[in-house]
Amino acid sequence: MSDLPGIVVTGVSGRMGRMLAQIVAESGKARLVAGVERPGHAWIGQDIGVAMGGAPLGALVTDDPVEAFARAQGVIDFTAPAATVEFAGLAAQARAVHVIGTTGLEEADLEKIGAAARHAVIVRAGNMSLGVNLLTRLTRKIAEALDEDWDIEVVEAHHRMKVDAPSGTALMLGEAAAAGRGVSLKDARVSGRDGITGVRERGTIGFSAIRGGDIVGEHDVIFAADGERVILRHVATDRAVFARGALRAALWGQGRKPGQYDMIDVLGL
Ligand SMILES: NC(=O)c1ccc[n+]([C@@H]2O[C@H](COP(=O)([O-])OP(=O)(O)OC[C@H]3O[C@@H](n4cnc5c(N)ncnc54)[C@H](O)[C@@H]3O)[C@@H](O)[C@H]2O)c1
Ligand SMILES: O=C(O)C1=N[C@H](C(=O)O)CCC1
Repeated sequence: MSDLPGIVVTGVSGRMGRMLAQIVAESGKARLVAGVERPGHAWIGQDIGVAMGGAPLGALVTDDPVEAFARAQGVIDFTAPAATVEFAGLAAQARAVHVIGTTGLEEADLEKIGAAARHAVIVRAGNMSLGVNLLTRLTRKIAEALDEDWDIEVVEAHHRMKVDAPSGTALMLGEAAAAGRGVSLKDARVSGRDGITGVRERGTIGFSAIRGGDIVGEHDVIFAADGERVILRHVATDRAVFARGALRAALWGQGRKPGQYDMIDVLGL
């Protein structure tokens, strides 16, 4: 067996899970140890590659995260909030680096993840791509430079199967804008206007979500003033950008002090 870090991909049959399994297996930097799926899932017991309709990858799909995590140094998790909270505790027990891409996490979920991070390394980001994390930096810088004469709106578009809104990325961008402006996003946030909304309240940060087709992920941060606009845009056309970022995070986390990190830490931005 090689001494490359062993990685478990949770939610391995999902859109991101499949992409992650392929990228980890082909990386030459890590070993694909197992894929985790829900009990009763049709893929349980199969080789991951075969289940995906391709060549064997030499790692099986299991519904036993405890056993799988015990054989791994990293867990890459793009699933759903309840699963991610459970996996955070289990990954911490196994002292495996837990990379969390799952979005739609509530405050209570984040508290539990924070507790797990006292014992192990957790890297969490609503978007793992280099481009979006760079955009986050730029958003903060521009928001620092502009006053409230500039209205800030975040517009995002995703595929029809996405279940949460605003997207994790939109919230990251909104947090960056709020930090640049020196306000709390909780106070400034306005989502999904409809009906007689009244005029726009000065200083708010607006969010709009589009859902349709197979859109991978598109985000605009609009700074709109009288007579001019600045628009920052990121367009993802391939989920590989998220998967490559997640693998990079799992490798970066090896040997680090327990705690919560994000992709800005990983990428050194
Ligand atoms: N941070 C990022 O860069 C990034 C990028 C893409 C997607 N995402 C997020 O990742 C998550 C997944 O996205 P997706 O498009 O792959 O969704 P998906 O629905 O295609 O896949 C989710 C998978 O998780 C599995 N799952 C759910 N609960 C489980 C459990 N308890 N045990 C084992 N497996 C379980 C499901 O069976 C499914 O296979 C979403 O929250 C999405 O917003 C984040
Ligand atoms: O496909 C998704 O779901 C995505 N989720 C992340 C988000 O919520 O921002 C990243 C982009 C794709």
